Amino acid sequence: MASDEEDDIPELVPLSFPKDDSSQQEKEREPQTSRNKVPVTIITGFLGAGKTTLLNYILTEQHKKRIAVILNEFGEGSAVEKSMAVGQSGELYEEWLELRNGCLCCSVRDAGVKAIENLMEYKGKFDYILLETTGLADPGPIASIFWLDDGLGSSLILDGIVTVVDAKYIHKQLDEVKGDGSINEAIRQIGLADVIIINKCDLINDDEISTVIQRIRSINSMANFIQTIRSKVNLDDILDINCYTTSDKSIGKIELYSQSTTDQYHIDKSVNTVTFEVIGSINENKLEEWLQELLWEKSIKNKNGKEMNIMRMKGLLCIESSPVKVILQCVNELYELIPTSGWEENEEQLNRLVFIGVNLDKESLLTSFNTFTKLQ
Ligand SMILES: Nc1nc2c(ncn2[C@@H]2O[C@H](COP(=O)(O)OP(=O)(O)OP(=O)(O)O)[C@@H](O)[C@H]2O)c(=O)[nH]1
Repeated sequence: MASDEEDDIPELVPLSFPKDDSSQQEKEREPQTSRNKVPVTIITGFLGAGKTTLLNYILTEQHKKRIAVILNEFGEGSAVEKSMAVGQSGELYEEWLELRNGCLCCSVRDAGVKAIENLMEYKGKFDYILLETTGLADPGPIASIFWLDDGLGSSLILDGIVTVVDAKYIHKQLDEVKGDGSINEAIRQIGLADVIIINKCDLINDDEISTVIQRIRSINSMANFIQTIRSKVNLDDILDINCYTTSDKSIGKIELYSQSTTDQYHIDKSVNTVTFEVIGSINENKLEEWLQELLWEKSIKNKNGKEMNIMRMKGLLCIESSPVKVILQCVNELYELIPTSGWEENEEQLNRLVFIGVNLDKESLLTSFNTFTKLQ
């Protein structure tokens, strides 16, 4: 299906897996272009935030897409996934898929894959997938499905994670302390978001909205923020945003973020965003070693000697052996390096990275990265 138009699209390099998963490590994906894949948007957000309201809004809006939906709901007694595709003319094509093995949000990866595989039997009937998680889901393992599963990975592409936030109750949700000391779901959903919809803005005043945004930005300063009532968004802001490929556009938008303005919220919170920019080029092998130490071995500690746990990382990299810019995409322990467009003639060759995770400190990340940066 190659056409002249597609010739300049870069190929994906093989995906990297943690070392202890040798069977996965051996797998290599066929080089693919993103244009022939069906994009998937994950819609997440805490209980009652407005996910279904958003979904209904999207499905009834005018757009040129035939959208298939996977809803994950805990039914009474059995978990049921409902899939439907809505045509532009409004006709509803509905198919019920009942999963024997629970729902996607329980990290039951096979059940999730099965649901999507079932849906792919209707390939051709839709050109976009929306996947709504339950309010208690961690979107990380769901996002990984599209990277880890060879079959699905070749026909689907993760477009973005959209997190809907209940503006009125978000402080309470972020404050919830988990018994086992782990990061609560509301924080994880925000940490992994590419777009954050601050919904229910009718229920709080402007000052309160600013406080909500400031607090959420202190966790994730990489995402785009949208304020809504009843989840009414401009669809161009949440669909086809291309956050997991050569999204060199979105990398370019990463602002170097100053933690000091929002430090007040880190007294009891440990998830935050760190960004830095380093001029010069890097050695690819050293980069891989660094990524593996950081993501898999977790041997790069923060200044207090604590383990740094990356949830999401993106980067624009200048690799000495590559004539073009390389985009780094990472969710939890999985990462991908994707060659993209060349450097402009007068463009400064640099590395710009953004990290969202637990116990991150800029100094430790920057120091470890700088050990293999070469100034031009
Ligand atoms: N006042 C107000 N209510 C809203 C808004 N958006 C959604 N709601 C209401 O909030 C409730 C929860 O909305 P849903 O869309 O079902 O939320 P959800 O995230 O899908 O909920 P769960 O699936 O239970 O996690 C519903 O009663 C909605 O009508 C809003 O912007 N303002």
